[in-house]
Amino acid sequence: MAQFTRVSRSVGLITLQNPPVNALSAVTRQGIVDAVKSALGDPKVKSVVICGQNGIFCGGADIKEFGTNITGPPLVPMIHAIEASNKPVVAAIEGSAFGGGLELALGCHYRVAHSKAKLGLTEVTLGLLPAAGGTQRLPRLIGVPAALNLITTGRHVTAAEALQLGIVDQVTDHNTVDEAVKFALSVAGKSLDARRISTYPCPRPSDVDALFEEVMQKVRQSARGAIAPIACVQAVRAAATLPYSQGMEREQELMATLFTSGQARALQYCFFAQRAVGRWSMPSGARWDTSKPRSIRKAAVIGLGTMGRGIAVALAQAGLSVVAVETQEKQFTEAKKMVSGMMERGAKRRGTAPPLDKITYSQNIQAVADVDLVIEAVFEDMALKEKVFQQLSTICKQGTFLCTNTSALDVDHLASQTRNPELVVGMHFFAPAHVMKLLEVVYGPRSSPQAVATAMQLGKKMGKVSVAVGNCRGFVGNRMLKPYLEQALFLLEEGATPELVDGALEEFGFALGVFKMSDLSGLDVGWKIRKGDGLVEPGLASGPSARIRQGRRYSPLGDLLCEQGRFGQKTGQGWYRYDKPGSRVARYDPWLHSFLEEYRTQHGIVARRMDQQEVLERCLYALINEGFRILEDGIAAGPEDIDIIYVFGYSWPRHRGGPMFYASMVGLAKVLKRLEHYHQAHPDIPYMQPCNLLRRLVASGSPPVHKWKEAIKKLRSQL
Ligand SMILES: CC/C=C/CC(=O)SCCNC(=O)CCNC(=O)[C@H](O)C(C)(C)COP(=O)(O)OP(=O)(O)OC[C@H]1O[C@@H](n2cnc3c(N)ncnc32)[C@H](O)[C@@H]1OP(=O)(O)O
Repeated sequence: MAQFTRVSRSVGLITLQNPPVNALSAVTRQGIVDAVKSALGDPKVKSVVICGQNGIFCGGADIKEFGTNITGPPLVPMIHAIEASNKPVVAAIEGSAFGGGLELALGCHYRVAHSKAKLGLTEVTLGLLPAAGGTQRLPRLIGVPAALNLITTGRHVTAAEALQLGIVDQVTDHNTVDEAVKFALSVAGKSLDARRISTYPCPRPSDVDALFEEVMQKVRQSARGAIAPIACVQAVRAAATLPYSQGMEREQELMATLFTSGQARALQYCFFAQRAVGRWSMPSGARWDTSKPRSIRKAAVIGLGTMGRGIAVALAQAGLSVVAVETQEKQFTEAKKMVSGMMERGAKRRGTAPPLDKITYSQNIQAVADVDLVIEAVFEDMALKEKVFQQLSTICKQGTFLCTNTSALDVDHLASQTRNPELVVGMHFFAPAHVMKLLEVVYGPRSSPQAVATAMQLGKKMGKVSVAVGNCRGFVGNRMLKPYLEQALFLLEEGATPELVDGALEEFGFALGVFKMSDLSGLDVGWKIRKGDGLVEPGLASGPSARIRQGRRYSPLGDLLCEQGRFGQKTGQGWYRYDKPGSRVARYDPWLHSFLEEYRTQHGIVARRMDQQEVLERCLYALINEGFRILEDGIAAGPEDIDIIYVFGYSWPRHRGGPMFYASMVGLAKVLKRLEHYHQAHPDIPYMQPCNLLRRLVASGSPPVHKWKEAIKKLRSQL
């Protein structure tokens, strides 16, 4: 709702009251319409201020209303009525003005913002465009190039940038509503002719066609198949080329297509899923709202390789005191230099001072004696990690949480090396750890709810999206990646090329296809793990057993490349050729293609033609099938956890909502049918055997994704 009061005798104050973010729900919109009517009808009111309660102006349209039968007054006429008012209306922007919230402010005649406020037309991130006049007013106010940048990215701007761009008229460090009221008093009675943005001519760039062609090309490239950014460009083009009323018609037309699209549903699902993962639970019944985290002031990082360096930077940037330990002299010296450089570059980007004094370095593990929490990031070797955990257990003060950054190893086994296994959890960061937003917090059967709550809270403090998951080989992300990588290799054996497989995945929306991604990460990483698992047999053996390991189909293709020293980008050769070691542009490699042909001949495989659909179905459905197993095993509490891990950690295209959401969009019955088909064709690939949970969900009528948690609970209780 919205409340109307009169302040300073002649200022009508309209306060949006819809906690927590004053979203423009039907009731709130009706409240605004009524309050505006009261303000304009009150002869004592000479000017008006619109603000939001609880320090936030407005979080935009109520996203929960999308996909329902929307009632109440629409936004566009409501904003037009405000703009058409003959009394000046001032928006008092505190906290956030996003989406429809900023559009509402753009309908006001003046905007006063608090210096800490953030503003943005964020609709594109929800698969929409600013359809309450935002695409038509913003370019008229700040020019086409700046508006295009804001609208196509949905980025948040600070109050200072908003002032510089001309979006707001005044920025204050004081009470925003008081300042806005003063402002409103000062403009009462003044002409509003030059204050109605919809009446401004849109500044026309000198060569409109060339500008929009260039922007469209860039946007298409970065959109990875998302349709909303393209529609945003089209809407802004309408502002630059058509009169306002026609531009508005175009804006509505484009919005109508987006509003009901699967992509908008996927992006809005991601919005809520990102928040839902914070409300974690464990199979023991422990939950986010009943587990109290401990506050962490001082943390340590053990091992300053690539991961350890990133983690140390992320901790320091979050304001913690950090003890960074590296016992190897060469790595120690190099790491100190690199960590400082990373902090300096980060600080320069943010325009702040680098928190260099937050980190102390040591070559002695005893230096961690007084920290509250340790993150171990030594080489991925169980024997080495065991030793570190045994040492930490004796060195650290009572109650110190011991965390491991392992990406796959058994967290419970590491806990068993310590005196207090309840203090041990996994904190699985993704490289580069100071940049990537995802953190898997891994609990073992003995991890205490407080340890999980503390790691989750620390993740949040570090700006991460943290997801609590159970302990198993590879946890959620890497466990699901295994069948995906395996399918890609099998496809190569059967006749595909890296270009075909990567092309299909990139068209689907991944930033990089599986082979380009492997070249970037380094092929030797997986090779070492496979060696450790006893899967690697040197040489190009022939005969049927050459492609079987531990009783199941195995492709040695990756091992054979590594034997040739082809480790990917770092050696200049992998699944592709690079101009020199370290180069990033993947080029077609004739050697690789002859190698694949030779391999197929040696193993008596007749290459067959395959299409993009088979590539996608085999890679993605194998991964999704493992996701269902993870849900069945209770390793992830719900589909949202898996989807957020894939969107934030594995570049799954957000506009497809994550693998489990995607499966629900494709239709569970179809996914099951295709898995059955591929399992019949390849009975030696266990990952293709449809998981029981998937079968049971289909048998129970394929409930929508938001009902899976409930359905899984019910299915479990029937066992
Ligand atoms: C004609 C149709 C036109 C549509 C145009 C639009 O306006 S689309 C909506 C555009 N708005 C946004 O993109 C803003 C989305 N919200 C945020 O970015 C953030 O929530 C915030 C406003 C910056 C506040 O962040 P904070 O970290 O303080 O809180 P949370 O993100 O945790 O949010 C608190 C709860 O509020 C729910 N929520 C937030 N925004 C909306 C919204 N616009 N509609 C409905 N609900 C919203 C959010 O989901 C949280 O609730 P949970 O129960 O925890 O999920």
